[in-house]
Amino acid sequence: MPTPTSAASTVAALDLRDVSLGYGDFTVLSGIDLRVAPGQVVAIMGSSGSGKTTLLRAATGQLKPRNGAVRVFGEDVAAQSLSGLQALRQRMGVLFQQGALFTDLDVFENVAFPLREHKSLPEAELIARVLDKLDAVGLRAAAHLRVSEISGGMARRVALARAVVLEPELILYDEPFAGLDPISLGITARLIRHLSDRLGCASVLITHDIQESFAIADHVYLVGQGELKASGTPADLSRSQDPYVRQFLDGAADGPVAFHYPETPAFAAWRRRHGVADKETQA
Ligand SMILES: Nc1ncnc2c1ncn2[C@@H]1O[C@H](COP(=O)(O)OP(=O)(O)OP(=O)(O)O)[C@@H](O)[C@H]1O
Repeated sequence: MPTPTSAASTVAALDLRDVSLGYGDFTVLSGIDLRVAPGQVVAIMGSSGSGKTTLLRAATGQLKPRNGAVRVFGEDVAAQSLSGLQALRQRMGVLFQQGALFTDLDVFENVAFPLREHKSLPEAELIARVLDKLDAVGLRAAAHLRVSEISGGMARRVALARAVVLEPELILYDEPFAGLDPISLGITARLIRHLSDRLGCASVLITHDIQESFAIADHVYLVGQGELKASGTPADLSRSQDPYVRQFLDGAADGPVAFHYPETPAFAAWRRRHGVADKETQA
C-alpha cells in the first residue's frame, strides 16, 4: 500500500482529461488527455495554429476548458478562486516567447525581481538564490551587467534564470528555441533539461523544433486537426508510421498536415457579409 508520501509524489504536475478548448464559436482542440509527472520534460508539438499556446493558456488558468478538467498539482484549475489560482501560479514558472527583461535593471535585479515581489528574504539569502540561478544558466559573472550589455542569447538565459528563481514545480516554456542559432538552441535545450533535473520540476515545452526537443524530452504530444494526433516517447514517435506523424517529423509538403487555416463560422459570416462564395463553390 502506498505511503502518503509516495502517493503525493505521484500527483501529476499537469493533468488534462478529455479537455476541449476554444474561443467564441471556434473549437481549437477537443478530447485532449495529457499528463506531466514531476521531473518530466514534455514537449507539445504541432503545426502553426494547431493550439499549442491555447493548451498553455489552459494550464495557467487563462482559458477555461469547455469540457473536461485541467488539473495542476492535483487541483482543478477552473474551480479555483482568484486567490487559489494565484497560489497555484506561484508554484509555476512561465517563460514566454518574448521573455522580455526590464531594460532599466541589471541582470541581477532582473532575476531578483520575482523574489522581491513574492518573498521577503533577508538580502544575503536573496543574493545567494539569485547567484545560484545565474550560475545554473552559466551567467553568474554577468550579474552586474546591464541588459543593454548582454547578447540576445544571454538575455534568453537570464529570462530562464528569472523563470526558475521561485523554484517552481512546473515550468511552461512557450517556444524557447524560436529565433536561436543552432549552438544557442542546443545549449538552451540542454539547460532546460538540466534545470528540470536540478530543481526536480516538471517542464512543458511548446515547440516546433523536433531535433532539440526529441533530444531532451521524456514524452512528446503532437496536436493537429483539432485533436491529439500522437503521443509517446521520442523513440515511439520516430518509429511511427502514422502518415500525420511522418509528415510532421519529415517536414514533407504533401500529406494530412493542414496548411490552410480552417474555415470557422466567424469567417463564413465575414465571407457572406462580403459576398464571397466558399472555396469549393468557387472551384
Ligand atoms: N484570443 C483568441 N481569440 C480567438 N482565437 C484565437 C485566440 N488565440 C488563438 N486563437 C486561435 O486558436 C488557434 C490556435 O492558436 P494557438 O496560438 O494556440 O496556436 P499555436 O499552435 O500556438 O500556433 P503557433 O505555432 O503558430 O504559435 C488559431 O487558429 C488561432 O487563430
